[in-house]
Amino acid sequence: MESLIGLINKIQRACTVLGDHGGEGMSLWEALPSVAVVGGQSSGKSSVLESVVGRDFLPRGSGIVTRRPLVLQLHKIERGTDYAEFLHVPRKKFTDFAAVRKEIQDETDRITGKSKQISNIPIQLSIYSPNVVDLTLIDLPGLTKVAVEGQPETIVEDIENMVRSYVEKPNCIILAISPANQDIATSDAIKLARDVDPTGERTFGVLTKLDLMDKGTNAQDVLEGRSYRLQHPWVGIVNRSQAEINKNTDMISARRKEREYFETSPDYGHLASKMGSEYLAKLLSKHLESVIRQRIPSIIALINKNIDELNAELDRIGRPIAVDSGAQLYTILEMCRAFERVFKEHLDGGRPGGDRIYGVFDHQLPAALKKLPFDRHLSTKNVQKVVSEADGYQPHLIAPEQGYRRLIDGSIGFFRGPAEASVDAVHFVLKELVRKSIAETEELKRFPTLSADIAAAATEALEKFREEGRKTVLRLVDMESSYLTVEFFRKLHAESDRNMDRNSEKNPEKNAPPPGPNMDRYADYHFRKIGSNVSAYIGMVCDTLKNSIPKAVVYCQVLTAKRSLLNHFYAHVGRQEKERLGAMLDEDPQLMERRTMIAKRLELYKSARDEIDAVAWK
Ligand SMILES: Nc1nc2c(ncn2[C@@H]2O[C@H](COP(=O)(O)OP(=O)(O)OP(=O)(O)O)[C@@H](O)[C@H]2O)c(=O)[nH]1
Repeated sequence: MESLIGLINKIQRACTVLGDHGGEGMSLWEALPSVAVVGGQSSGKSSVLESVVGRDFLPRGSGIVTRRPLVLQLHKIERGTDYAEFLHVPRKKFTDFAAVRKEIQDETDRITGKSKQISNIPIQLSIYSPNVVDLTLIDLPGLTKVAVEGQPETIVEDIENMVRSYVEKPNCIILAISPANQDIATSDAIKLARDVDPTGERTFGVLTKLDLMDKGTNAQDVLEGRSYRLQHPWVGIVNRSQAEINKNTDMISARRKEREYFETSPDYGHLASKMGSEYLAKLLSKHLESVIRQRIPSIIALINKNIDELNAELDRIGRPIAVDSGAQLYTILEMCRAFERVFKEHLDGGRPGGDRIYGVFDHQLPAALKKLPFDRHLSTKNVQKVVSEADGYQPHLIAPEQGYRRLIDGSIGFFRGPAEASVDAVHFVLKELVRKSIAETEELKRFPTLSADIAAAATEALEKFREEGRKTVLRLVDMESSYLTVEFFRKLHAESDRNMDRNSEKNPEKNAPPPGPNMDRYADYHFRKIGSNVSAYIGMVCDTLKNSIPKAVVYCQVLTAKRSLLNHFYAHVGRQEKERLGAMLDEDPQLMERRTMIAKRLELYKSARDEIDAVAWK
């Protein structure tokens, strides 16, 4: 059966893989109980850790050697030789602990550079050995008072901040290391521990270098809790001296020597069973296990909360798409339909924009028609010119039939411009609505490629509809030229006769040809009359076109867009191979990364929950 500590170790490793080492709200990492080792420089921190492990494996040297947190997970194995594994070097077993030391150094430099800066990204090291207890310790940089050569001025403060960020978490057990040959009141570790844990309930005091105390003095006051009271008993330690390290005294004999020291010490003999690094390791392991047991309900609650939040986020950014082509096709068609729904809402008034089409018919088209240069075209002078040219060598006898036709044809030609302009204006409105609809289709947001494909297909379809619209409105204009409404002229003629009769009764002189004897005035009157007749006819044509152009445009462009904007695209998608469908569903890489991350986290949390369930209640 896995131990509780082993379980937490596992979750801790998974957190590191996911880049969760605290700092972003309530992370799982922060909820996991851990033991952080703090102490001033040269207080004996490394020695305690190595002694607990029973191996030399920590970098040594002058200055600040520990510059990144080292998460040290100890796993007890029943038999076999010791080995170590780094999380950042997967599947490599280190049996040579000198190589472990070198790897810690190299990995530290990899993040901090040779600049001797510090970093809060932890290095994760697991050691498997029959000589350890299950325990996780976090080695932190030693608290220092002065920056040494080559280190930034801020290093003193940076280290304190980093250490503080670990020990101030309520789930952190503080292993405060102080050397016995220094006044406990001035111990950096105790000062910091007092600050973040004033009641001393999560601080374990460790006193090193008992063997180095001045002759005639002892540390009973500290070890028996009189100098500085903590909730847990103090543990005294005797590590290897520098001379012993230099002589390569091995750890097992160092442990034995330490045991002998306490057993034979006149000062600490009565405390011997509760002193030494082996005892410390067991004490911590037991305590850590009990803390974990207490915390399990809150860890499970946090895991559940995280799972809920991640699921909600997954729903928001969209679940992963299935890989078979049927499902891909289905997804693409769903997206298209979602887009079409939004587009139709724009046209039908559920969303803004469709009204701009009516604006084209109600405002733009009439304004353009009004601006057409009929005054110039039907001026007396131009009428005379056109009519005379149409007559040729033989001037017309009664009415200039050819002249009329030419004048009417010429005038109707002017309608082509506004007719085409209406088609274009509506085309641009529709194109803009496509763009807007793409942007507003929530479901499409995650698929930039598909969005672009749909936009391109819709625009291509609109282009075809525009061509159809253009042909149709021009045809309407041409139809007006091809057959004139003869009735209009007959009526006009009859009316003019009636007017003449009425006038001659009232005023017989008016019955005569227009006043003045000369022919010029007669001709002027005659051409003006032709001009005004044509103008009246064109006015009628204009009214007709003002109504029929919008009908043609709506029929060819708007209704077709509403009904069959993506028809061609559907046919095209249906013929695509699986690879092409997959490519269409390409997502924003950032989003995909985020989803993968969420999926990984979800997996972590779910498996953590299952494992806790399996272990915790046994
Ligand atoms: N005699 C004796 N020497 C000790 C004891 N503990 C540590 N030392 C020596 O004190 C020196 C510093 O010990 P380290 O374990 O390197 O201390 P540290 O706190 O890790 O030091 P930094 O990593 O430099 O901050 C070494 O030379 C150790 O041999 C002890 O209990 N007795």
